Amino acid sequence: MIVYPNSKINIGLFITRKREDNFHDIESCFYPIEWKEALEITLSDKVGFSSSGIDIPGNPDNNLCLKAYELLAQNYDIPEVHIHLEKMVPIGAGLGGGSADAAYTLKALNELFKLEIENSALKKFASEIGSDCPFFIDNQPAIASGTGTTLDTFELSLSGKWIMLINPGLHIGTAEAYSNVSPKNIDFNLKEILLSTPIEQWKDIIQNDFEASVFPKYPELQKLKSLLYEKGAIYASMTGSGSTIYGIFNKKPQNIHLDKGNVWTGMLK
Ligand SMILES: C[C@@](CO)(OP(=O)(O)O)[C@H](O)COP(=O)(O)OP(=O)(O)OC[C@H]1O[C@@H](n2ccc(N)nc2=O)[C@H](O)[C@@H]1O
Ligand SMILES: Nc1ncnc2c1ncn2[C@@H]1O[C@H](COP(=O)(O)OP(=O)(O)O)[C@@H](O)[C@H]1O
Repeated sequence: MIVYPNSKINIGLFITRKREDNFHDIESCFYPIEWKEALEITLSDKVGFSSSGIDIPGNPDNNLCLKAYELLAQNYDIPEVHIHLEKMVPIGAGLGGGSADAAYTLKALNELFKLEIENSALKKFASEIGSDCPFFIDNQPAIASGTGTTLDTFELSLSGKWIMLINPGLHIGTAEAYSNVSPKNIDFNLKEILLSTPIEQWKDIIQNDFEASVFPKYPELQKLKSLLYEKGAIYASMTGSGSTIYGIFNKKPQNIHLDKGNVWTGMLK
């Protein structure tokens, strides 16, 4: 079976509290995008993982796809498989690529072995793998709260708008990024603002709290955000803990050439 894990952007990311367990409470809109990779699961005589495309740092035995397999194997009697990932989405980029791989592994195994696990239970398994992971089970625009695993799916349609993502090739670790922010409570409702405010006004209201600590350390990221506005973006932001910067456009933006890194342009659905 072949599946195509996509990625996400965060539209607004407010870090509201440091918790006793050292994680942080957030309020953010997760929106799926079509920057995808390919994941193949085949029956095998032993459990294994391989990958091609972008190099994944660390030991392949610790890949999130295997973590997802092992979690299901502890709870269901499933055969052994080999998982091959063609890695296309940048890593440590704020796009949730690894989380999507794990969530799609759970969904594919559920389908392949007719386990009939409901999405609510799949999301519980996913939350044991990572905070971004449950979102990719339903893969619908949602307001994420708590540590990012409480999801309120809602009808935000940016369909027909264009998006350009610039990944400058910097790997920003999520844990380190969280350790550099000062949490601040918010006194507004992100969902209401997104639904009631024209997107052209979002830039004055909707921010990503990681930018305040990440931009001073990597000034080139602030420059990329300004560049997207110069090219006609109606809203631009860093996604997640970085380092990818995106712009949303009313029409197809002109391509940007970078000496280093990746640019991806597509339509929002
Ligand atoms: C920042 C966000 C925003 O969507 O995404 P990315 O930038 O990674 O894509 C997420 O909160 C990242 O989720 P994810 O990448 O799954 O993180 P996890 O593996 O669960 O956690 C990695 C580490 O980040 C910190 N962490 C994560 C989530 C959270 N709500 N509070 C935290 O403090 C913890 O130190 C944790 O050990
Ligand atoms: N399938 C995978 N794809 C990407 N990264 C993975 C995968 N499995 C494990 N990892 C590890 O997860 C880390 C990337 O996680 P993170 O910084 O949260 O990235 P992202 O911004 O894509 O969510 C890397 O250190 C990488 O070694």
